[in-house]
Amino acid sequence: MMKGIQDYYPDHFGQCYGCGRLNEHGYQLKTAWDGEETLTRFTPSAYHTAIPGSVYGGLLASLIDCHGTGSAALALAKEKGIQLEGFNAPRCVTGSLQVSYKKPTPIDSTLEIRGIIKEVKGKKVVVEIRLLSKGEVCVTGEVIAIQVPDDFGK
Ligand SMILES: CCCCCCCCCCCCCCCC(=O)SCCNC(=O)CCNC(=O)[C@H](O)C(C)(C)COP(=O)(O)OP(=O)(O)OC[C@H]1O[C@@H](n2cnc3c(N)ncnc32)[C@H](O)[C@@H]1OP(=O)(O)O
Repeated sequence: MMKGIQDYYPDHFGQCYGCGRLNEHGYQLKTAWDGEETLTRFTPSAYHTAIPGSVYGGLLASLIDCHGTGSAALALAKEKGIQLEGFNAPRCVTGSLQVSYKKPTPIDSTLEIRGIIKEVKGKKVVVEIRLLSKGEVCVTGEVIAIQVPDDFGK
């Protein structure tokens, strides 16, 4: 499995259902650069369905959510010249999440979720997302992610 920004969050930020490396019941998404874009992959199971043959929309929204915050963390690290090592990644939470379902998402294929960084302004990052199945864009979205301090949630 590829290494993602999520591998550089400390343990107390590692429990996220979508991307926490320590949540054994979660998706454990890994978000990494793929050229100028960010990329993660997720393989749905048959039980992730809503319409027969298609992936449940709420799951798709959560994939966009977590890939968005991970992408924002990557963008902030790049902006600030942070070399990722140990547990030094910037961490972001979702301020807003917008999702648009363009067509049913085939369930029998690994999904590709791609992010484009639209804006980095202080602690705010805007990420545009495309979710593809079998090479076709099925869902688009936008995440506004906000950087939080180390003691956030404590
Ligand atoms: C121990 C547990 C830890 C848990 C955390 C760990 C975090 C790392 C681990 C990975 C985890 C992954 C996470 C997955 C995705 C979730 O599921 S995260 C969970 C869902 N999200 C939340 O619960 C967030 C709740 N909201 C908040 O805590 C606060 O409102 C926020 C979002 C941190 C922002 O508060 P703030 O720092 O006071 O922001 P503020 O200075 O007012 O605004 C800064 C900028 O952001 C913009 N902004 C602020 N809020 C919003 C908003 N809601 N919508 C749009 N723009 C906004 C402002 O307009 C401003 O923009 P500019 O004027 O500079 O252009």
